[in-house]
Amino acid sequence: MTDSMQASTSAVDPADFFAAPVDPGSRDRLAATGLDYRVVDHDGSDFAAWLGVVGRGFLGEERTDTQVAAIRERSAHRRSTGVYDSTAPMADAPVATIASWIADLTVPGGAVIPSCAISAVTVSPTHRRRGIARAMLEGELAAAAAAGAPMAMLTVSESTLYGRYGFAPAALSAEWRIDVKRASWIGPIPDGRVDFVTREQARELLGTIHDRRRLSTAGEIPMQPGGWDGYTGTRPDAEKAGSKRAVRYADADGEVRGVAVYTVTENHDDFTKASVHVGYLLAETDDAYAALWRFFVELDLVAEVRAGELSVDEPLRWMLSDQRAATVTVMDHQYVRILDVKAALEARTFGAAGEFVLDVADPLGHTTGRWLLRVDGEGRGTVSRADDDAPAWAVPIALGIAELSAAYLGGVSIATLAAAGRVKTTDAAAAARTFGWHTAPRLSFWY
Ligand SMILES: CC(=O)SCCNC(=O)CCNC(=O)[C@H](O)C(C)(C)COP(=O)(O)OP(=O)(O)OC[C@H]1O[C@@H](n2cnc3c(N)ncnc32)[C@H](O)[C@@H]1OP(=O)(O)O
Repeated sequence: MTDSMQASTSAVDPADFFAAPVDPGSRDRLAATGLDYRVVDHDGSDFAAWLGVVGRGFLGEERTDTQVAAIRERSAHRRSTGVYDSTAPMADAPVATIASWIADLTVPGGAVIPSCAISAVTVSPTHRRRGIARAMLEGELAAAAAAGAPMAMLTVSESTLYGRYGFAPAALSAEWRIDVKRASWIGPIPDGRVDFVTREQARELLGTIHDRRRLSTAGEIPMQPGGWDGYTGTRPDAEKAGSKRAVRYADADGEVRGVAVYTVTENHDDFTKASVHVGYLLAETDDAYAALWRFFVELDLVAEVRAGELSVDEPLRWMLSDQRAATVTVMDHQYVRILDVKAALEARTFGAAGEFVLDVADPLGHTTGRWLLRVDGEGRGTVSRADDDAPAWAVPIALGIAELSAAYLGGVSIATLAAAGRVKTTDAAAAARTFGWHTAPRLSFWY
């Protein structure tokens, strides 16, 4: 446990998970093939080799000692695990890696649930396609379930990898390209003011405002230590830090309600057609949102504004005179995987009352079974095992845990999943009303 590890709001203690041994089932499976699956001592000499293998797995360059020291410091909350092959010439370097930690996931209604975030999954090309990744993923999920985490989550390099373990994309993300010569601003013009701030000031504002803002958007999680430094270029080893600019919005009372960081790429062929990349725009009020986006849409000498990891339902669309000035590309982004149906469903708020019998199929067995979900008029759900005397009027829904996870944050309608043949139910409209949510889920960064 380190200072950077924040206390969770729920019963799962991140420190207990951090200190937990690897799952014995996966350890034994890998041991039977001569491999050693073990947690890496974060402060020990193994960590640098582990990190080097992660970098190589994602096709990166070797890191310098300074970079390793910086990453070691900011990743102290992550449980790093490796698979070792003692017969390999570099036996102190793992042949596979995975990292995980407990983080609060915001769910519809504004509650948070402790979820096992998984990252840094790599298997060396020399050891691929012999089941090592499967053993690690099953092991992490078993360890998370044993620690009491009702959910696991990840962002992915390839969208084909994780459905087999019960994950599904539950919050999509949108990348925007705006032809700002074509779009003019028709949104509100708030009373407050936009001002430039230093990168250090922007980093502080991002941290403070995101900690409040994330609680109103399902799908968000806390930024990891050092994460905002990445956006603002304030890491000691940051490349091209000077290219980052930052502005903030303060309302008419002087309260700072938003901040944005961006970079500009000049166009040497045409000085009036620079492009701007909005690295992160964070607004906790509608006014801050409008003022900051207006700042970008109305920049002089700029032809294109780009931004990624936005919501699939941005108010910005309705603030542009010409909606076709924006090209929006939607992609899968935040994947979640329910590990505990009762804890997960009882944590969220639902869109409408109803009673359902969920017949859940789970390839790993964590959630398999029939579950009775009763949602009251306030959108609060209670879940129990559905035995044979479940009320006759309860709507049956048969689905896999990946489909339940996909619908959990309200990002896809059960009716859509039914139309896609992914869910079977007698009343897709009722299920869609109950599982729906009024705001699209969003995760605003990668982890
Ligand atoms: C959360 C994250 O960190 S996302 C990052 C994922 N990592 C990367 O993209 C780095 C580069 N890739 C790799 O390191 C490896 O190829 C990995 C981790 C993707 C796969 O590791 P392997 O040990 O080869 O996988 P393993 O043999 O356990 O295969 C597990 C299953 O995934 C499937 N699979 C493996 N790689 C891929 C792939 N690239 N695309 C689609 N399916 C795949 C296998 O067919 C197998 O399916 P099955 O068990 O249902 O029959």
